[in-house]
Amino acid sequence: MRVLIVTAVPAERDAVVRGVGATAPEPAELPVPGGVLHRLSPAPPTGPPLTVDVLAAGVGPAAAAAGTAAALTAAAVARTPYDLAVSAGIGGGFTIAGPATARPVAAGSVAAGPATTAPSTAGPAAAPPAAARLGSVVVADAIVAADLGAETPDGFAAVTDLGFGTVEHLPPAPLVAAVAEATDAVRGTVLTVSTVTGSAERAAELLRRHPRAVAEAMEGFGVAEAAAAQSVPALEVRTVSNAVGPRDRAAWRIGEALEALTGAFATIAPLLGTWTFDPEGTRQ
Ligand SMILES: O=C(O)c1cccc(C(=O)CC[C@H]2O[C@@H](n3cnc4c(=O)[nH]cnc43)[C@H](O)[C@@H]2O)c1
Repeated sequence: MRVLIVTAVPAERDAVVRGVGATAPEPAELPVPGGVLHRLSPAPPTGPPLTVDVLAAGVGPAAAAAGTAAALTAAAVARTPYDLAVSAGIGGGFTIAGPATARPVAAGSVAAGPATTAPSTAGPAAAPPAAARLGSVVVADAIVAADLGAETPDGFAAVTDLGFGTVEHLPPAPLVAAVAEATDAVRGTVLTVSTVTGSAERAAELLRRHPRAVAEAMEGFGVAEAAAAQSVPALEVRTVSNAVGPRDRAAWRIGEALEALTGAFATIAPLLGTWTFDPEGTRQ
C-alpha cells in the first residue's frame, strides 16, 4: 500500500510525520518536481508493506493540485503508483450541529471539547452531521469546491451549473467509515475555499448551500481533483483549529489542532497498512 499525504504547510507535514512515524524510523527526504517528499515506511502488524509519503505542497487548491499531480506522476512514471492520496491539515470547523434550518453560525467562539461522532450510517444524502469542535478530527465523506463558479443575478452558480467540470469528489465510503470510527471523527462535507471565511454572513451562506458541511479548508478539492485525474482514490482528514465565522486569528488553536493531527495519523497509519481497494473502492 502506497499512500501520498499532502499538507499545506511544513508544520502540518511534521505533525503528520510524527503521527505516522510513531512506528517508523526517520523519514527519508526525496525530491519531486516542485517539492520534497518525506517518506515513511512504518511496519504494519500484518498485511502488505506500507509506504507513506508526506508532502507540504503549499496553501490553497492550486498549490495542492500542482504538488499532488507532480508526486502522483513521478510515482506512476517510476512504476510505483500510489493507492491513495490524502489531504491533511488543520481547518475551520462549523461548530453548531443540527438540521440545516436550525443551524445558526457560531459568532467567533469555539466550544472546546471532544468531537461528537456523526451516525456511522451517514452518507452525503443523510441529515446534517454533528458539530466539528475545536481540536476534533474531521473526515470528509464529500470533498466540495465551495467557491468554484460564478456570481449571477440569482446568486452563486457552481461550475457544474454552468456546464463545466466537477465540484465534488467522494472518498471511498468504507475507508471514510473505518478512519472516522477509529479516530472518533466528525464525518461530513469538507469545503475547499480559496478565501478563508471571515464573517458570520459568509459562514451562513456556505451552510445554506452545503447543509452537511462540517469544516472548511483550502486544499482538499485540489488534492482530490489531481488524484481523480489519475484514478487514485482521495481522502481528507482535518483537525479543527478555529471556528468558521468572524475572523479572529488570535483565537486559532493551531498547536492543539496540530497535536490532534499527530494523534489522528498515529491511529490512521496502521489502518492504511491493511487496506486494499477493489475498483469500486470497497474493502477487500
Ligand atoms: O502559524 C502557524 O504556526 C501555522 C501552523 C500550521 C498551519 C498554519 C496555517 O495557517 C495553515 C493554513 C491552512 O489551514 C487551513 N485552515 C485553517 N483554518 C481554516 C479556515 O477557517 N478556513 C479555511 N482554511 C483553514 C487551510 O487549509 C490553510 O491551508 C499556521
